[in-house]
Amino acid sequence: MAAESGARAWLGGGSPRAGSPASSPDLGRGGRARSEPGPGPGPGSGAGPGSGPERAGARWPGAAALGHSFRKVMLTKPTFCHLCSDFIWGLAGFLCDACNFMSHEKCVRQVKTPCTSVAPSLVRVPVAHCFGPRGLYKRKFCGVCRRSLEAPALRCEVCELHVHPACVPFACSDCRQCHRDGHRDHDMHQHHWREGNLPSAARCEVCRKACGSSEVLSGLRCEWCGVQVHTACSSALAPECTFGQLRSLVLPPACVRLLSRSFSKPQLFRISERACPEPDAGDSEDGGDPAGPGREVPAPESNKQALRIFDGSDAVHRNRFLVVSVPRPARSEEVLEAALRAYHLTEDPRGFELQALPWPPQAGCAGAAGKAESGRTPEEEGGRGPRAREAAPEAWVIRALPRTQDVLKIYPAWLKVGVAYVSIRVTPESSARSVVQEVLPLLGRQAEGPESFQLEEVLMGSRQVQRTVLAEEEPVLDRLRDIRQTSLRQMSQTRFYVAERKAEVPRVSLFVGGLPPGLSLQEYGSLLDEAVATKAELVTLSHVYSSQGAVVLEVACFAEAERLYMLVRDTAVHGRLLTALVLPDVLHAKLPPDCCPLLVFVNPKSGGLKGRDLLCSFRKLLNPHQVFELTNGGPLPGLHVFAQLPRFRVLVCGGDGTVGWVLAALEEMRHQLACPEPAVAILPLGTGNDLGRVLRWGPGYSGEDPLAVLVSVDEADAVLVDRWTILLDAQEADLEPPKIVQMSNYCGIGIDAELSLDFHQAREEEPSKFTSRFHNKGVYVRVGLQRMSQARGLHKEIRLQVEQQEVELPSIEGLIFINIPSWGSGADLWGSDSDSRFEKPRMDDGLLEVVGVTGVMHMGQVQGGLRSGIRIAQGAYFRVTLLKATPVQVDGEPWVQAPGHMIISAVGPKVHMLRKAKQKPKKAGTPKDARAEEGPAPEVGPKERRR
Ligand SMILES: CCCCC/C=C\C/C=C\C/C=C\C/C=C\CCCC(=O)O[C@@H](CO)COC(=O)CCCCCCCCCCCCCCCCC
Ligand SMILES: Nc1ncnc2c1ncn2[C@@H]1O[C@H](COP(=O)(O)OP(=O)(O)OP(=O)(O)O)[C@@H](O)[C@H]1O
Repeated sequence: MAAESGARAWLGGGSPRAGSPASSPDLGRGGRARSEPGPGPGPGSGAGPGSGPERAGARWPGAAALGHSFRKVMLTKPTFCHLCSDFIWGLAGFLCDACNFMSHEKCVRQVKTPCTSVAPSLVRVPVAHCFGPRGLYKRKFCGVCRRSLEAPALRCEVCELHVHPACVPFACSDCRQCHRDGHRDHDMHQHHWREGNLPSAARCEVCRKACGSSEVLSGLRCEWCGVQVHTACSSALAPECTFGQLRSLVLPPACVRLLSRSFSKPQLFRISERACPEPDAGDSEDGGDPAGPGREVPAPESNKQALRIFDGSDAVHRNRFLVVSVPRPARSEEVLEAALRAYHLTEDPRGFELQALPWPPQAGCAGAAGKAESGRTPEEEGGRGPRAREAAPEAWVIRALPRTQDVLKIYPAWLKVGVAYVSIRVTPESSARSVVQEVLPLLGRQAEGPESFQLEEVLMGSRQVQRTVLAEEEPVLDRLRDIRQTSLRQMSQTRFYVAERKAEVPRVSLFVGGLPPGLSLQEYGSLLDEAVATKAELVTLSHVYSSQGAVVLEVACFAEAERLYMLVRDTAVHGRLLTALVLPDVLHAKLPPDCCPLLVFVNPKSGGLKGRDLLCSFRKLLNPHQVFELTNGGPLPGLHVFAQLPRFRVLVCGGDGTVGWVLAALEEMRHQLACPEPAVAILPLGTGNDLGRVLRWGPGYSGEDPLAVLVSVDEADAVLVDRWTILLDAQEADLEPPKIVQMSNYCGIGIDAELSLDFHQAREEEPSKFTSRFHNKGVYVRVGLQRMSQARGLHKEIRLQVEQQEVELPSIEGLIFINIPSWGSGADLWGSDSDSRFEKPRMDDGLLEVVGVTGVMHMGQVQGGLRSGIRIAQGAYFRVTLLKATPVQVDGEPWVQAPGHMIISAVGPKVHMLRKAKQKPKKAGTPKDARAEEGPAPEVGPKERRR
């Protein structure tokens, strides 16, 4: 028995350490012959990126410690080194047969990147990826086969892993760990390295020299802090990651707990199906193989033959194979080696064999598998090995030869730092219990007794990590044989943990939205019971948000949570489809003192439709658990998740309507928030973006670097903005309570609301046409021109009281109450002329300004800066009487208001907004100069700089 303490893993944390036990399994043997590369972009195709190497025969014996099997190749095309990213001058390079790592001779000794064949064994904490839809990623490279991504490829929505669809099954489950899940929870946070695809201008943090490349997959970048280094330099950095520039904004993974079983990653991160579709047949979901039926087998060159290679029974059953091209004739060993390499298996080929499969399969794949599993060798099957076959492409299945004993690595699940394991020999007598008994003394835990521990099998698939507890009597050798029989790749992605046998109490928080508002806890309980048959003994209604028509269910059983989640999303109540979201718990007590995390809301429907890309960028830059899509349940799920945090900030990505939506939700939730007044920043995605403009966030987002946006949010200053309450009391609706809406920008009655209404109706009818801010403004102009000659005489249809005093209205078509100096996308309705009748307007003075417009022509003039509105009044309390049904808009959201009263007053508290700090002046100015430039709103206090 050999007990080896393992090393820190490279993938998923820590620095690469060649030669350590964890990174030096018995792989990457030398002395093998090489077959020609197979076709297609799959990892089995063998050739290095852009190299087109010819066989040179010589083999480099080093770097086997990292699983590579390097050999010297002749270069026929310009080729770059994957270690130093420089051009390889001369005719020879060193290429790893399994992962396509290409290197200079001088660099090959310094290679620290492990081969994909051993990468799964180096993952610190297995975390599945979350692949989005196929997309074109120009000048990016596959993280598995290292080749360029010319055709549509996949990218993880949470980390920067890019892969060919065919390479997905070979990707490690080494995504960012964004929450605690009760399995391997760490408090110390380490860098999470991702290799390659760095911008070409990237500079190494250690040596300050260029470390990015657009030619090859090289260099490393930490997925959390963004630090970029040469692979060779990475060991000079401390393993601990402090989240870099965004450290005060990131919600630390140690503060988030989410127990999940088979919820998928997109479900856990609330990524819509459209953004993260189910893998299609060609995407080779886990357990499948990268090629499959329907894939053309290219005609081999005359001196080569193409073979279909299946990895175990599962591949045969699913009829999924890889095509490998070998010389004609080829020796059996040559074919076997090429087949193993195609599946990234660099173990000793003597432990494997190829079994012939009848091709094409006659009676279904399962039948074909049954035949192949007869245990006979290809020679016995047809009397001839691969060498002799010459007809149509042949099919072979790779099998592991039976083993009478095996060496098994057992990882202690409780270790918080690094990947460490002990290796033990398992024989036909070994059971899960005997393995636990054997490893405990090696790990110093024998005193606790084997009954406190269990053996867990973890399948580290790239899309899902599956955990299974082995039964105590389970014969371990049989289990290993079964896994290999199913798939050899699956075996290389399977890890065994000895774990404390703690009764994990399942607890899943399920948010259910879209329910009728205004019900009691009991009423929501009965309604859900009726709609989805909730099991009372497993489900508790932990929170009721009656006014929003939403509840949070606490479910004490994973299967029940999964059932409810699926069912709720398929259920309509009162004709409205319900929303279901899995929500994490935020462990507020673990929030570091210098951290004030950002809660991000994105409205993908706003103005220029830039929200989808931003969602993706923010999920990568921050913790995806802090990013919420507003079309998926509104602001409430995010506010519920952050409710216990003692401090946080909010970023609203959307237009004025969206900002108002979030501010209203914040106001409603205020008493349930541990941080009742979080400051709110704006990323202006809308059409008008008036509040965003006055708070210096700009007229509209047009693709600026999302990292720079977040840095600006972190550096912004808090200011106060008045918040107005509008009570709408319709005369006809005597029995209904008055409606209340909140306002921070403006409230328009008459013509501007009418244009707004026309615009929104047009957008509802054909949302696909409203794809740019410019187009949207064009629609305002079109609807404006259509109403150019409209003259209903609004002043005759309404009455206005300011502070209880009747005010006579001039002849107008629109009456507008303004709180900020921007309306209709940046127009200044009040104007800058001083006026002895009124105070100078401010957005925090508790006063609103009232102006009139005479029609569309007048509004156009205001837009053109040629005129301002007709100044009518300034005050803090207004009463408007509508004699007829009239269009009304609040912060750009319009409706037709029935005749009755509108009371506008500042009953609520002011809101804390974040105003973008002014760009630092080019020339050094004095602090006094800088203060003189400040706008009208007072700062709440200089925001503490956290960095
Ligand atoms: C002189 C003829 C001018 C014809 C112009 C026709 C129509 C548009 C005129 C004015 C539109 C003004 C206001 C918008 C209306 C309602 C919105 C009110 C609520 C609100 O502000 O909502 C915002 C929330 O974010 C969203 O609103 C917008 O984004 C509005 C965008 C409006 C863009 C209109 C651009 C029009 C440019 C016209 C410039 C004409 C200048 C020349 C004038 C010469 C006159 C002789
Ligand atoms: N309070 C709200 N409640 C529900 N949905 C809203 C609310 N406000 C906005 N929306 C939705 O978001 C969409 C986009 O609104 P938003 O105001 O963000 O963008 P916009 O109208 O393009 O920009 P702007 O308001 O700056 O002109 C609206 O069409 C609406 O579907």
